[in-house]
Amino acid sequence: MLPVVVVHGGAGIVPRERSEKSTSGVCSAARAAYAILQGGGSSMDAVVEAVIQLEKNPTFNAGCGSVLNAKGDVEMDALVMDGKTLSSGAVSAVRYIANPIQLARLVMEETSHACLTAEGANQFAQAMGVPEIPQESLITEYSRMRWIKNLAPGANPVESQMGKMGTVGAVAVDSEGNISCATSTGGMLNKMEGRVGDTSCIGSGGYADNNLGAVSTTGAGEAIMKVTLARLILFHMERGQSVEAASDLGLAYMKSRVGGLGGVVTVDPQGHWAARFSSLQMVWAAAQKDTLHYGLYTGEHFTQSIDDQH
Ligand SMILES: NC(=O)C[C@H](N)C(=O)O
Repeated sequence: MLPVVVVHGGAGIVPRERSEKSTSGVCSAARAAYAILQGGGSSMDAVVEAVIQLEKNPTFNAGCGSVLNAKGDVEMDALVMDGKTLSSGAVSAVRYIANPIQLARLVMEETSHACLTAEGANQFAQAMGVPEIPQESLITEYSRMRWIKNLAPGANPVESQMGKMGTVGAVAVDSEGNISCATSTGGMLNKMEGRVGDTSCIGSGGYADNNLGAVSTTGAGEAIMKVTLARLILFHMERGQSVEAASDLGLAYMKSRVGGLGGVVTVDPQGHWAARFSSLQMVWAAAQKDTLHYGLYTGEHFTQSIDDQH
């Protein structure tokens, strides 16, 4: 069953014209992460590699392609967690960098803190030699178009966001049984400047514990934070539920208790995995035993050999 990696590209509704690019994006991220695991690499290296690929891909709401805040700027959140030590690192409302997930990892490895925000996160990036890039290189025509659309009187950015989310994340178990998670996002469309979402909050945007498993989440951030979705799912697994049942229980509770929709990828220490969502769609891919699994709609589950690129 080991190693295994599961990747998501956000819960919501993927517009038809973007579904192919979204699916191929998560599939190639899962392949790249799986190659690391097969080469004996760590689950942390694998999840970070998967997320870097998706941050670079303008199809997703993370890194390049991030949604814009109310002022038309990009502010990004990211989180990593190491299930062996329970160490975590996060950044929130960070600007002008290509790969917030790498900075989150540096927070975990190079500081005694769990999260750095806004200017402080950017100062840390500079100190670590992470190149600063112009904001324009993170903004796509699509994200600017959606920002403008949601500035119009009567627009409902929260509703519109439920349409197209696109946060990215990954969970993995390596051959040594070490478990990690990583999640990265541009956040919610037209959010207030300085808004920090679930993605950078340990227990909400993700959680990893070698004893229990790992979860990376996507969806309505404020709802996810209310129920600490990632840790809630692991709590159900702690009580004996399967990865699938625990994920569904967590998502159903979030929907009934606070009216939030979302999606998750989940693994347990044995390598069982699940990709579950309460939104209409969530693009996901998993790699295990040389097989690539992927899907977009509820109940959809395609498989192919990991070496088959088509
Ligand atoms: N697209 C998402 O998943 C949004 C993210 N959870 C946030 O609220 O920032």
